[in-house]
Amino acid sequence: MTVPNVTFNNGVTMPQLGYGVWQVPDAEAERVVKIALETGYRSIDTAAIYENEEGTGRALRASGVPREELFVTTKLWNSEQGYDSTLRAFDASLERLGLEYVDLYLIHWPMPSRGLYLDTWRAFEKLHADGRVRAIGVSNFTVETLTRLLDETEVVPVLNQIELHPYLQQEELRAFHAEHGILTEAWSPLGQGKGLLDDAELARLAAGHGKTPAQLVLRWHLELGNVVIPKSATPSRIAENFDVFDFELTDEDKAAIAALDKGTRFGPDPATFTGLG
Ligand SMILES: NC(=O)C1=CN([C@@H]2O[C@H](COP(=O)(O)OP(=O)(O)OC[C@H]3O[C@@H](n4cnc5c(N)ncnc54)[C@H](OP(=O)(O)O)[C@@H]3O)[C@@H](O)[C@H]2O)C=CC1
Repeated sequence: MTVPNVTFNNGVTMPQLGYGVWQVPDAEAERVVKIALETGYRSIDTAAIYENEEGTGRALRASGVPREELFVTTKLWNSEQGYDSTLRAFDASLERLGLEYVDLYLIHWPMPSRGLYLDTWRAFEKLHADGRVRAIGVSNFTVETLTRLLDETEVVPVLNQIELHPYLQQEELRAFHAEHGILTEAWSPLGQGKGLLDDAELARLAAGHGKTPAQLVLRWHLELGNVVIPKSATPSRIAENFDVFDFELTDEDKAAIAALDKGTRFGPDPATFTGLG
């Protein structure tokens, strides 16, 4: 199965479906990333704060998959924001991953109250100009923080990784991204697996395709144009989440899923989150 690519505003491409490793302990990361790579995933989403860059990197290096066929995302943690500290934190991430470059580097949270994200972004621009990252982007930015970034810095982020699933459809932010050539990447695309995947309406729609609610939700993301990075540490689910390219949503499915938007967040709200952890 070939996963379709999306193309960034700088011409770099990324698989639209990838694999996220939040909450996977470092000791387990090597095993699950290996399974994901064997399943066919080529895009892996980690972060400094996940404390599993080392295990992830070991799996990537041992896989035998040529580096240019892999797409590796990592993120700068909040406590490292600022120009010099960003450059140091990037070096540390690269060393833990054991890689020569990262495909996509993201500011994990804007932390507007700290007022550092513009300086941080200028360090990202330097890393990009120096060829140490192929693309730079952001995560958890709002229309307000993105507007300031666009107004006051040079490079337009290639994407914004935000919480997005049928209970939090993010219409306004998605429209803003589209207007500015920024792709939308969905974190917690399955709503962290709990309440969302038990939704009776999603179960009904999924059954109509002989698919699971998780597969239906992933298909919905892909058809909307979102980049999507579901996490699972369960081999059968890693495979299930990859098996989403043999069916299409009907107009009825799309209307029914649109009606599920309740503004429910499973993670923190970027407008108020101040975690330095
Ligand atoms: N930028 C940011 O601030 C954030 C980024 N992220 C990124 O997004 C990725 C995905 O988000 P995440 O929060 O992990 O949540 P997801 O929406 O991907 O859901 C993961 C949960 O769903 C379960 N699950 C996965 N597949 C299935 C399935 N087919 N059927 C039933 N249950 C399933 C998993 O269980 P199990 O593992 O037991 O199989 C796990 O508990 C993260 O790993 C991370 O890379 C996440 C949060 C914040």
